[in-house]
Amino acid sequence: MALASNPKALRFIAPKPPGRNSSMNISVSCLPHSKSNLREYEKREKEASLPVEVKLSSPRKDIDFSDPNWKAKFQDDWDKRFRLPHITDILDIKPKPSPFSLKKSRTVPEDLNGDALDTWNGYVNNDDRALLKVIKYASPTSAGAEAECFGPDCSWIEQWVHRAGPRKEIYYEPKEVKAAIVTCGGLCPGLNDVIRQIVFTLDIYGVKNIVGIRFGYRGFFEKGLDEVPLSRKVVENINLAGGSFLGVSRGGGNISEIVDSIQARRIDMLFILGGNGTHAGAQAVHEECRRRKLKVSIIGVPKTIDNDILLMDRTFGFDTAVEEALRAINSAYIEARSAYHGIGLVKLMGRSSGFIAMHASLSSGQIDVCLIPEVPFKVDGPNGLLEHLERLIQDKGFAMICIAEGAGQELLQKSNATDASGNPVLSDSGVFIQQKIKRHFKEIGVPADLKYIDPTYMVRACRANASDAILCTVLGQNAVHGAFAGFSGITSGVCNTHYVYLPIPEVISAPRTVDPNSRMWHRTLTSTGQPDFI
Ligand SMILES: Nc1ncnc2c1ncn2[C@@H]1O[C@H](COP(=O)(O)OP(=O)(O)OP(=O)(O)O)[C@@H](O)[C@H]1O
Ligand SMILES: O=P(O)(O)OC[C@H]1O[C@](O)(CO)[C@@H](O)[C@@H]1O
Ligand SMILES: [Mg+2]
Repeated sequence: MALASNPKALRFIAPKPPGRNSSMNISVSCLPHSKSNLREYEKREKEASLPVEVKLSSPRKDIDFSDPNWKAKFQDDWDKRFRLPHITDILDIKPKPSPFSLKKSRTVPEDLNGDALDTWNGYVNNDDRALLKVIKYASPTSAGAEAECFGPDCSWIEQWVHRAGPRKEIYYEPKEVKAAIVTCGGLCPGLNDVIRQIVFTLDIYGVKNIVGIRFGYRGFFEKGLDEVPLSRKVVENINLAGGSFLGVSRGGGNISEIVDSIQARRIDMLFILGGNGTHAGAQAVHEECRRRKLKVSIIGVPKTIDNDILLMDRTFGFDTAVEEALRAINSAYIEARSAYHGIGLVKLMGRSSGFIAMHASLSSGQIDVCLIPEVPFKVDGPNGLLEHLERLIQDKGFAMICIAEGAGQELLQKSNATDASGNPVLSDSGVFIQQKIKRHFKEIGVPADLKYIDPTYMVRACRANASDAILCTVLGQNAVHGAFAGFSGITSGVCNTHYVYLPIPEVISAPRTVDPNSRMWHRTLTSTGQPDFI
């Protein structure tokens, strides 16, 4: 059954972003641009701009804090949740020594064995862990504590996750392995860097049979999309360009068909690069492989320009996107600064997470107003955005706005349309704000020269910057180490600056969003100087 038509298929559903009042979700459908529609819009805006509820209670409602053993129980549960699925859970396979070594070119000294040999080769111990949370909040009222600490006393609990890297024992014979790579979802800077590093690392283990699956999951079932043979030589230069060497796609796919294809192609390791949707697919593929008792490792590499994957410091491509977005902001700034009553408006990607807009605003320092999906705002009336713009024009002669794609959706027309993957197709927040501003300044008789820049696809199509290229390198290498170590249904990420493996369900249980109570959002507000707009 095709995923798109299967209501029971594991569908990634975006929960409401934190900090948003439920009364914000208004489903009246109308265009805000005609006069009657404008009245309707104003009515909705009034309803939508109710004060945001501030909660200070601990979010851990599932824990019984009156139980004296609650901490031990939580940790036990945590260890089970974060245990990495392994092919030996379903198959009786004996490991063998890894051929991977840091000093491959040198002969191992005769007297080297045991721990000394592990050090020589550069292996990570299977019991190594990295700490996920490192702040001890003294009070639940402390900034950012709400989502982080436990119970009425705001306790800190150790939350360990598995360290990534090469293991001394492997579960596949490299010469017999067929490894495949697939890139799904939208583009993201760094896809080619990850593909390249996966190929390089497989090559170092001694894998010769490496293929690329073209155009996302589609490549598994669409006729005419043949596998692309990959080698060190083929991928040598692919990181010099943006995009995906293998092609990407959204939508389609049927888990059973994909696994049939994996079986038919005799794939032993599948590296799946993609975002939340892709990882939901990867988890379903992993589960189906288990059900069929296949010796296959399904390893994810989180790719999302929006940075919307849980638990990770950041995902690759995000840093590049922010850097690229700055070019648009700078241009808008120059336009706004040079015009009489200039207003620069830049729309950036972020369907449900405002990280790109927040970081670009913080980084540029030129933004007066940053609007993100997680923080509701009012456009008209007292304390509204337009009133603030009037003030900025009056006080400093120009204004700069950065808006995320998903911001203020509750004020816009809802289409209920979805893309091929089932993601909602949003109304254009940038055009909406652009028209509201133009109309307002015309109405009040104040000249305003608005310049609107939407650099969406320019930001996404470029090649990875230096820091993303390093992140891609590490994630790609670790993905291969994870597969040889026998794990499956895991993804490779960076938490607290350390590289780790995480079970897929833990990172896709919800999209990661900007916490309006976080210090980072507070810093953004400090930098822009914007009021609440409520
Ligand atoms: N719940 C799901 N179960 C199985 N497959 C899914 C699921 N959601 C999405 N997919 C598949 O994963 C692929 C990519 O999904 P999607 O277009 O949502 O991109 P994504 O991985 O979330 O990346 P991006 O960050 O670009 O949105 C598509 O081929 C889609 O059919
Ligand atoms: O035009 P496309 O390919 O659907 O991609 C746009 C989407 O990609 C994302 O950046 C990541 O999912 C979203 O924020 C955005 O809506
Ligand atoms: Mg997605």
